[in-house]
Amino acid sequence: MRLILASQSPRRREILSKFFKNFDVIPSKVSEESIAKTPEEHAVEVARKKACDVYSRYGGTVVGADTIVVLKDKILGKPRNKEEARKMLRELSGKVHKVITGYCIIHEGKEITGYVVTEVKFRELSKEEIEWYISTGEPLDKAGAYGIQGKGGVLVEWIKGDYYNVVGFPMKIILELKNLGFKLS
Ligand SMILES: Cc1cn([C@H]2C[C@H](O)[C@@H](COP(=O)(O)OP(=O)(O)OP(=O)(O)O)O2)c(=O)[nH]c1=O
Repeated sequence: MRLILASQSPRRREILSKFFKNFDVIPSKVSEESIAKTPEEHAVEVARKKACDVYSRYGGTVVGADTIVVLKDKILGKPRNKEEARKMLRELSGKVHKVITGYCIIHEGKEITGYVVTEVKFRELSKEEIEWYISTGEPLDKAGAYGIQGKGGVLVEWIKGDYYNVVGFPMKIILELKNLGFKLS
């Protein structure tokens, strides 16, 4: 069984490689838009689009995922520039938000979909702290404008749930692959 990770994210590749040695990485080319009604549905729908795109071109067993940050009911995706990053970090300061990763595994032509939610509480951030964090360059390719695995860890007061889910690849996906017969290395 050829396993394919449909992602350009180095974090996803790194986490998957902790558990499985033989897989290929083929990023999808889809837009991250959907007509979903809820953030959970949106994350699953975009993950499905990513997996279907790669499956239609290469077949195999394909894993797609999409991570979003949700504050109240508002989705914060990846900021397009420093100004958007600044706005997101100001909004997240002092509050609890959800990080949702939707996933889709296509195996023997069938789709397995789901999502995982982790709660994250940010400390109250000063203006200086936000400017410092933006200057690290970390925010730009990450949902919610932070990376908990990097210097962004210092912004966080606590988390509840799967840490790996915040980084973009929940352990639930590893367990689903194991259940499908992929051997953990
Ligand atoms: C909140 C948070 C997000 N992220 C990252 C995980 C994802 O890579 C990214 C969210 O964007 P995604 O659209 O989920 O993924 P991507 O564009 O990086 O890769 P692809 O679509 O090809 O799979 O944010 C962190 O690395 N750390 C964090 O703490």
